[in-house]
Amino acid sequence: MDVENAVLELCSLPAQVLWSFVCVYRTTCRSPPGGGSTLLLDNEEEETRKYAEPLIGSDCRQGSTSEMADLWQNAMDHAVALARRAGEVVREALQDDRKVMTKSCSVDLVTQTDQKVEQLIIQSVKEKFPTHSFIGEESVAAGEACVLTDCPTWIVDPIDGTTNFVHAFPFVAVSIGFSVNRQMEFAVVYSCLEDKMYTARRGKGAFCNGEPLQVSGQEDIKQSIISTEFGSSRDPEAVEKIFLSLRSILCIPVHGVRGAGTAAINMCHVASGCVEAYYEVGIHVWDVAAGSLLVSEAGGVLMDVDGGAADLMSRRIVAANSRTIAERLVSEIHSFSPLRDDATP
Ligand SMILES: O=P([O-])([O-])O[C@@H]1[C@H](O)[C@H](O)[C@@H](O)[C@H](O)[C@H]1O
Ligand SMILES: [Mg+2]
Repeated sequence: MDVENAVLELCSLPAQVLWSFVCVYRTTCRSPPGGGSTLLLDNEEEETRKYAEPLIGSDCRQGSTSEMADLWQNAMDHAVALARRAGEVVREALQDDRKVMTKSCSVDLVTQTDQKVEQLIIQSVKEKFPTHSFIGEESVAAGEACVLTDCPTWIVDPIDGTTNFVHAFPFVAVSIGFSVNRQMEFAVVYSCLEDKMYTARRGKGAFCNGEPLQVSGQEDIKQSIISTEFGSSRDPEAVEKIFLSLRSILCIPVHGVRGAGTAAINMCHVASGCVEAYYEVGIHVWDVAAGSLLVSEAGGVLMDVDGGAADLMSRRIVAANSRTIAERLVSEIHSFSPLRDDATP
């Protein structure tokens, strides 16, 4: 049994026993075999220092059960390095012609770069964390199951904002969420063209390029900016609901409605405080997994578009600075229910 799965099963042991385990884990897993760097990407050590330091609290050497959570720091450091490498691939690809293919419909786009970046991420994670599971946008498009279990799971959108990427519209993100026991543990969203690295760790806050993020304190929706997207469904009933919602929200009236063309960056905007809330029906788990942790760690709330608990597999999300704004928004949304991501085929 690998060490991380063992840890999950050892949760009931006393803290001192766990602490000994953590020490063994750190010695065996932080250094690649032979002290070499084959499992590290270029600059990974540097990335580790830059982004991990603000995220590791001063209590991380207490040997308590909270120490367990730091076992995932190694995975998070790798995610940051991978996202940066993926961003380079995206930027290079923007210099060339991009061959565009379609998936579920003529406006659901994919390119070879989406596929290449997803492979790069998944292969590297498999090499370093062979027991971990994956949900990747392009792997699911190729027929893999989209099931979230209790296992440590990497939820990857290699290019969030593929339509933007195709048109060189300058908001494109690599989104990596990591969940354990179906709870988001860390999040990395790299806005490649802005060179902004958004990171969050459960219980340790959200950051952009190492600077702490905080949602907006605005509680009056009439003084707010709301972001949303039209998505890629052109089903007449869905389009009708999308426009009814937009009309109601615009006429509250709000200060403005925006949309970056990527769910992940829209959620980073909520976490950063420049947008009060984002909502969408039709997104997928890989679009919002990482963003959801960034929003909650920046002090925001997540909700279903009908006001219930957020469910990352439901393809519906409200991410807001506060419960007040989220509930006000919910009262204006004309909801509908696309087929869930984890629906059995
Ligand atoms: O296809 P993709 O570019 O990864 O992701 C899409 C983007 O996040 C878009 O903003 C949102 O409206 C869609 O619902 C997503 O599917
Ligand atoms: Mg996406």
